[in-house]
Amino acid sequence: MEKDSSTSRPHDLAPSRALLTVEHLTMRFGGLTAIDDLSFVARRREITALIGPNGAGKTTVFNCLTGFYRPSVGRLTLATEDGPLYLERLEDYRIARAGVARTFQNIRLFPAMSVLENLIVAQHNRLMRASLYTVGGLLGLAGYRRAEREAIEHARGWLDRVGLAARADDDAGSLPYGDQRRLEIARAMCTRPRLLCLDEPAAGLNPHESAELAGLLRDIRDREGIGILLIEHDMSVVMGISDHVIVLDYGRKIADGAAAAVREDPAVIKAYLGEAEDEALPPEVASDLGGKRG
Ligand SMILES: Nc1ncnc2c1ncn2[C@@H]1O[C@H](COP(=O)(O)OP(=O)(O)OP(=O)(O)O)[C@@H](O)[C@H]1O
Repeated sequence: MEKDSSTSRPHDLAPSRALLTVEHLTMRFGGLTAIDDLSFVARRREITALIGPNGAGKTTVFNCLTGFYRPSVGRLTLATEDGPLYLERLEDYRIARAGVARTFQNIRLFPAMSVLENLIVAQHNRLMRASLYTVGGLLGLAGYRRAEREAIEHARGWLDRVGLAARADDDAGSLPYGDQRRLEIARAMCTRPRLLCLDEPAAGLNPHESAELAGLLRDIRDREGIGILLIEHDMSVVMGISDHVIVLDYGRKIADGAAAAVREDPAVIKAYLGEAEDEALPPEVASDLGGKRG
């Protein structure tokens, strides 16, 4: 079996098996059904995109997966080496510990901490365990010192991979916007996730930065053996890197399949343009497919 480049979490599940299985997910807010009976599967070593017009329910799916919302109905199963975990039953911190990491639409770094410190803080859980919940840390036990060294090495490794090694000691808040977006992804990866949920990582990036981001996500998929769930409005990114695309409209799934097929699906075109079309989208429309409802 191929070895993962990340040494810390044994990814010994078959690549083709489901990593995340969402079944009949429904989320209601009072009278509004934001997600309506949604089922899909995300696999390891694949990028699964969740797309749809504004308000379709994409972020609500992430909020259910990460324990921020408790679903009204549905089962969210994460496959692990120790058996399935049912995320809808777990508190958010347990979900994070189980290996579900997330980035947000708006950047949420610690701006006054250094770039490197942001990545070390992300490994807080491991360090706390190694410190025997501070006693070992205070006593400077060898196990804790080793864990601390490993955390710094791991952080530096990720800074290299996202091209920020030279900025390690700068305040995170002083980085240009595109660098902060990449730092957020590095921070999520420092938690050693098995499922990485990215909410609009290309928002606000210029075309060059978006292309760089696409390369980074492909690299993570291919080298880390994890699954990526991607919410993204930039269709050049989605269509360029997704193995699998799920389209939501008003909380319901309207398409699920390979990027090329989904792009030409009349129901998808209708959802974005507000009218039935039998033809594939012209490129200039497709490139803006993630925009507002027509
Ligand atoms: N906490 C909440 N209370 C009430 N309604 C909510 C809540 N969270 C989301 N909604 C509603 O659920 C629907 C789906 O919202 P969501 O943010 O998931 O959509 P989205 O597809 O992520 O949109 P966008 O692309 O604009 O980010 C919207 O109508 C939104 O107003």
